[in-house]
Amino acid sequence: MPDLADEYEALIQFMYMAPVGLVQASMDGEIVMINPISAQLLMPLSRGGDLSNLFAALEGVAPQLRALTASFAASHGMVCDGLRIPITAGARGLSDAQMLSISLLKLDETRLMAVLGDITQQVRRERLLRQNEAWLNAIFTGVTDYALVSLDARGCIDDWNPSIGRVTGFAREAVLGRPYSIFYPEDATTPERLLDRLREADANGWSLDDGWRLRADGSRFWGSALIAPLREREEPHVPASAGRPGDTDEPAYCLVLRDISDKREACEQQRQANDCDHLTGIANRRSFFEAAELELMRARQSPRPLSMILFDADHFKLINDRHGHHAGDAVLRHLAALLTANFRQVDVVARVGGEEFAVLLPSTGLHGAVRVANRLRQAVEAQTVEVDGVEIHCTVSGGVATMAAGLSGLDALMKCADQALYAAKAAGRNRIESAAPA
Ligand SMILES: Nc1nc2c(ncn2[C@@H]2O[C@H](COP(=O)(O)OP(=O)(O)OP(=O)(O)O)[C@@H](O)[C@H]2O)c(=O)[nH]1
Repeated sequence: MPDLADEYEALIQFMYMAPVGLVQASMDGEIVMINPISAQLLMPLSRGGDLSNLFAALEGVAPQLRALTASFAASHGMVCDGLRIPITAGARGLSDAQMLSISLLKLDETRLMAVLGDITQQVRRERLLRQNEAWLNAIFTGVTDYALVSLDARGCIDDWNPSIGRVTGFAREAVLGRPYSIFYPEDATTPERLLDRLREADANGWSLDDGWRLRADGSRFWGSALIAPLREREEPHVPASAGRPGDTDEPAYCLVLRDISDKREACEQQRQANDCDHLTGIANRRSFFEAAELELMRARQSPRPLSMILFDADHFKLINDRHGHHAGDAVLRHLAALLTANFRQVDVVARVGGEEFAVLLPSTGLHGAVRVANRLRQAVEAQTVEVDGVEIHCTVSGGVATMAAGLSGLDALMKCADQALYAAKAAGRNRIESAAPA
């Protein structure tokens, strides 16, 4: 067993080496033991370099310590814990003052232990953090046309701020925990599309889209939605269905929702000029293929069905011949309007040829696509178009194909849909045929 002298030596050694200031004193502050760090901290404070009494050394900066100790009635315990003492005035006041922390422990009726530390840097860091927080808070609550929302790894709303109420009219209880798609009209996004945007934000640093957004009262506004991953995450999240690695309730993304209704007209004009068919106003062949390539890439990255329907007006040459080209144009516009009304906003509807239309249906399998293709076919059949007082009746045929492992890409998918369309025409028109899955 080590004798008392050894233990005492070990204690002295510990005090000497400890990375904090340690002082042992009597109840009236007379210093019994002091380690080098304490001496370093206290020396500049004591008058004339006298380090015989702890309270006397700290008299100028913490005169309350003596009374605090004297009034501590318990036989032992913490007299003060982490008391912060500014020990220099600081050129700019407290913001750059040197700061000492002191804890006083009453060991028994006769002995005190003081733990001292220089916490100047820690205090500066804390102040900086608080400043940043205040600054972010000011942005968070001060901006008027932005709604800032933090999202978890699955795209569910993790935090609410009043700006959401201002821009969308939603209340806190209505948004917390809900996917951010609540700000989108029902058919303007899908659960897969919601995750696609998070994935794109992870890959590119941000993901931006403009389009119709939804207010709490059901009204729509034209908005932009920017999603950016939060930088402090240790690893990129793997936003996916529940249970995948990376899924946490921690904020993972920031969504900035903006009402840009006033800019819509200019944006729309540009978009129409670049991406839309001049006759019908729906997407043109080029923008269809662009959008389709993007959908195909998304479907490959996170496997999900992707279908295409090709529609072709039946005996359209006859309509032109009987009623004139301008009547044919009116029928094409009518078909485009029916297509837009019958498909979801996430579906890509385009005029890809003279009297040929294509629809790409993300997250939709063959059966679903055949069903909606028939719905459109029936809608066309049920209506007539009036041109110069003449009711023109028109029907369409459709070919449906679904992306499958055997298909190499978009061209192959389109070829399958085209073959099915040909079969529909051959089988008598005004019908939908589908290509057998590869
Ligand atoms: N009015 C109008 N007609 C167009 C336009 N583009 C193509 N067409 C016409 O669409 C007709 C297509 O004729 P066909 O390819 O023979 O096909 P169809 O008469 O519809 O017969 P099926 O497809 O076999 O049912 C042609 O007469 C084209 O001139 C357009 O922009 N406006």
